[in-house]
Amino acid sequence: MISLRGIERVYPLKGGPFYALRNINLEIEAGDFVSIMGPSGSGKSTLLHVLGLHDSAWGGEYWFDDAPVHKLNQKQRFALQKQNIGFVFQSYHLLDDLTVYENLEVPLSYRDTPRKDRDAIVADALDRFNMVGKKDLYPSQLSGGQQQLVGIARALIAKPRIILADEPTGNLHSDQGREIMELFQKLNQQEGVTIVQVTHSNENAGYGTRTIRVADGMMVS
Ligand SMILES: Nc1ncnc2c1ncn2[C@@H]1O[C@H](COP(=O)(O)OP(=O)(O)OP(=O)(O)O)[C@@H](O)[C@H]1O
Repeated sequence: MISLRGIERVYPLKGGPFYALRNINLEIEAGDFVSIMGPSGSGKSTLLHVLGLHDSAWGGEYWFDDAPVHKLNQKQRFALQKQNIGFVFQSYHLLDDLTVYENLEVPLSYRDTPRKDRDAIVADALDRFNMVGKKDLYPSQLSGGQQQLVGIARALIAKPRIILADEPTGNLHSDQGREIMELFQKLNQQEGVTIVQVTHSNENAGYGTRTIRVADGMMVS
């Protein structure tokens, strides 16, 4: 599904270039559940942002299916991202002045889903995540765990083929964290969604099928 070849991410700093990533070679197959682990500052989030096409200032080759992302312009990359990739962040990234319902609608509007279909899709997601009673509340009126569930529901609503998650349980209590990990595992095993998560937790990595380790911007295993 994804193939990275010789990916580099360099920040030009005063003291000279700083390599946040160097010579990353990585294959992600459809149906993988990959955990990225490594010390703080080793390049995990940087790698996730490259994978998610949030960052475009990298060098090397990035293939998504058969598309050479390294040769695509910003507009084409954005289209690829919108069609395929869902994101879950540690700090939720919900839009504070939108209700739960409206937050869930956002990715559908990006995809030009007709208004009449949106209502049914959002209603399904609210039902699935046991959030029907919360649909008119704003994020600040939800617990951290509930906000994360909305974040995940929002990531899933447009049916991405791959979910990229940056420490998705970082701000949660351990039982809420386990719930999220069990949900990821179910999505992966039953619905074939490919998942790549950054985590510091061996327990969370245990839900995945494969762990890669980075240190000083390099993949060490
Ligand atoms: N805009 C930037 N300018 C310069 N250096 C940067 C910039 N963004 C990130 N870096 C550096 O790149 C390195 C990798 O950062 P990254 O956020 O990917 O680490 P991480 O492994 O995700 O860390 P953590 O586990 O603490 O979140 C760090 O040394 C960081 O200082």
